[in-house]
Amino acid sequence: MSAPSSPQPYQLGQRLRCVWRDGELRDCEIIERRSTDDGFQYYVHYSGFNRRLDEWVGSERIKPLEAPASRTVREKKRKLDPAVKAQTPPPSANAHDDSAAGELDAATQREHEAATRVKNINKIVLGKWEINTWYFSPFPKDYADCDTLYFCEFDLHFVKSHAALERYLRRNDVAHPPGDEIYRCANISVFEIDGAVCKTYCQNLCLLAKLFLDHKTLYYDVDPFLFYVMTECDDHGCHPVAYFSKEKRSAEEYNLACILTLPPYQRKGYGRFLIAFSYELSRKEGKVGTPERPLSDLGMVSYRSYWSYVLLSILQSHRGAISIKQLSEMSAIKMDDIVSTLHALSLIKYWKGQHMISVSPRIIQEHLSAETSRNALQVDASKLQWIPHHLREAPRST
Ligand SMILES: CC(=O)SCCNC(=O)CCNC(=O)[C@H](O)C(C)(C)COP(=O)(O)OP(=O)(O)OC[C@H]1O[C@@H](n2cnc3c(N)ncnc32)[C@H](O)[C@@H]1OP(=O)(O)O
Repeated sequence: MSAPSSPQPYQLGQRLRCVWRDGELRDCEIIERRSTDDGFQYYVHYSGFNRRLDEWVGSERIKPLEAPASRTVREKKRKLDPAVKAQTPPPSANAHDDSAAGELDAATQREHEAATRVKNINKIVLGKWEINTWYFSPFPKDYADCDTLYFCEFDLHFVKSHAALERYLRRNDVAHPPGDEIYRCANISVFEIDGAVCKTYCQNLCLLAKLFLDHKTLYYDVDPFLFYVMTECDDHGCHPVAYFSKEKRSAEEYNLACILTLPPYQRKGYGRFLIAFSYELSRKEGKVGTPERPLSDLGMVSYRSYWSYVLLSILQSHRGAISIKQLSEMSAIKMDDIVSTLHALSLIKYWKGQHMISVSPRIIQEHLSAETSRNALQVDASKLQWIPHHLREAPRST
C-alpha cells in the first residue's frame, strides 16, 4: 500500500473559509503563504472585514468553500451598524471594511492593498506594553521583517531585541517626548514637536503610527508637520498615550492629519480629548478646521461622536434660530461637517434651497443624556500655552 500523498497547498487568491476566533466559519481569501516544519501557514483576509483582522493561520483552520456563509454569520454582519460594529475593542472587533476604503478610488485602493497586503511587524514593545499591530508599516529594510520591535517610549528609538533595548535605556535618561510642553492639567500633558526640528523622532512616530493606521502615507517627509503627543505623567516620566499631526499650513482647512490612540489606551476618551484639542488650536488660529480625509472607521465614529456632542450642546444652550455659519463660528467645525452631522442626527432639512435646523429640546436632551452620564476628559483651554505657527517669529539665520 502506498503512503497517502500530502494535500495540495492552497493557492494565493483562493477563496475559502476559515475558523474564526468564536469557532464560526467565515469566508476568506488567501493573501500569502509560507512553509513551516509542519506544512504551510496562510495569511488570510476575512471577506467584508477590516484588514486589521487579517492574520496567519494554520491549514487546520481552513475549510473548502462548499456552502454559502451560514445565516447566523451573515445576519450578524448585516445587523451591525457602524457604531456597534467597532464596540468590541479592535483588533478583535467585528469591524467591517472601513469607510476609508470607500473614499479612495478603486485603482488607488487596489494599489495600496497590493503594496501593504501582509503585516510585517507583528508586535511592538513600548514602555510597559506589548502591543499587537494592525497593519503593514514601511520600517527600514533591516527591521522590516522582525516579529517584534522594541521602542524607547520617550524618544521612539527602536531596536530588534529586548536586550538591545535594555542596553539603550541604560545609556538614555530622557523621560518625556522632545519638543515643548504646551498643555498640562493634572497628570495629562501635551507636547508639540516640530517635524523640521525633531525629524527622527517624528519619522519614528509616523512609522509606529502606521502600524495602526491603514490609509496614511506620511512617513519620512515630516518637515511640514507639527506633532502633538499626549502623555500620562507619573514618577517615571511622561508616557505617550496618543498623538495627532497637523500641517503647519493647510490650503484645505485641515486641522488634523493623522490621529492615533495607542491600543492599550483606546476607549478612555483620549481620542475625543485630542480631537477637541485640535479644534482648540483652530480657535486660537481664528480658523475653522476639519480632519484630513480619508477617515478610518474608528476615526469616523470618533469624529461623529465629537461633532454631535459639540453641536447638540450649542443647540441646547442657544436661544432662538441659529444658522450653520453661526454654529461653525462657535465650534470651529467646518460647515460641511456640521451639515453631515446634523443629517446623520436627522436634525436638518433642505427646504427652498436652504438648510433648516429643526430640533426640539426633548430630542437634544435624549441625544445628550448618554453623554452627561459619562465623565469625559475635557480640554481646559486656560492650561493651553500656544501661539499659532504662522504668528511665531521666523528663526534667525546665523
Ligand atoms: C484623520 C485620521 O487620522 S482618520 C484615522 C483615525 N485613526 C485610526 O483609525 C487609528 C486607530 N484608531 C485609533 O487610534 C482610535 O480608535 C481613535 C483615535 C480613532 C479614537 O481614539 P479613542 O481614544 O479610542 O477614542 P475615544 O475613547 O475618545 O472615543 C471616541 C468615540 O469614538 C467611538 N469609538 C472609539 N473607538 C471605538 C470602538 N472601538 N468601537 C466603537 N466606538 C468607538 C466612541 O463612540 C467614542 O464615543 P463615545 O464617547 O460616544 O463613546
